[in-house]
Amino acid sequence: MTTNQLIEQIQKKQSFLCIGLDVDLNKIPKHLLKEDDPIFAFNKAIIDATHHLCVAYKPNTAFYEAYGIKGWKALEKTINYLNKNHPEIFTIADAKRGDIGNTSTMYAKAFFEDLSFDSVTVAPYMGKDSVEPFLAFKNKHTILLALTSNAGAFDFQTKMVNDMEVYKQVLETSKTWQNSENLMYVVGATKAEYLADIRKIVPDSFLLVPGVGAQGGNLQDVCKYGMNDSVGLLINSSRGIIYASNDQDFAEAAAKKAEDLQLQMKQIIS
Ligand SMILES: O=C(O)c1cc(=O)[nH]c(=O)n1[C@@H]1O[C@H](COP(=O)(O)O)[C@@H](O)[C@H]1O
Repeated sequence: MTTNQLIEQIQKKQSFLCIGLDVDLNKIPKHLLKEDDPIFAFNKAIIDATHHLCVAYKPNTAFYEAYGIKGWKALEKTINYLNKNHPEIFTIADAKRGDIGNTSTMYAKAFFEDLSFDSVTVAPYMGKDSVEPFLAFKNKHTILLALTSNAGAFDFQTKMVNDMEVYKQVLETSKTWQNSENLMYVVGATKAEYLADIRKIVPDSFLLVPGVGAQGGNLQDVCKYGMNDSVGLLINSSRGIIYASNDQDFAEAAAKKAEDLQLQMKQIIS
């Protein structure tokens, strides 16, 4: 999907919500455990109930890899279901990859070619040659970790090196890389006050902002500092939406939580 197509969807749906599909078999409704593939059954029900309220889904691959081959199959079924039934949805493989060049090329093939995701999250720590193999894929997006939502973000990302915080160096330096127009960045919702500075460096880039909901990030603050003329934000919530209920009504309850956020987004956009 191109960035312009994503912007069109945001305008059409009046939403910039991304729903995180972080499936934990200990948290899903018990009746689904009888299904052949409980993870996919859960995702399908969530997608069917919420696709009109969001513009993106983000399965975090850890939640699938943890279940071995069955988990990976469920991830494949989920992305195929989305691509077949909802091609208008932007898909994010939250895999946080990045390695020496030839290895990154194989990661990129795994997520962009084999699984056909629109985007993948990538760690910048290994630098240019570890990220450019992802950027080489046309109409695919590399979402680089800039300033993450967790407490550990202060261990390295905000440290000063040569008079500039490391996360700002990630933003500045990555802009010089080949095909940098395919970059988006992760900024945690819990760090909303940093967004004004971040927007000075990357005014036009899309930002994936996780941390609203379970981690306590505030939607209004994120929008106040992080929104640009095309919105430029994908706000992710995972547990706060998908585990709204662990009973028969789980999909409806998730839709209600998603709708609460979408209505706030609609108000902010208009
Ligand atoms: O890359 C991410 O999506 C990510 C970056 C970050 O800084 N913080 C963060 O929480 N995430 C992911 O976003 C999701 C947040 O989930 P909830 O806290 O349940 O909404 C998880 O899949 C995290 O791994």
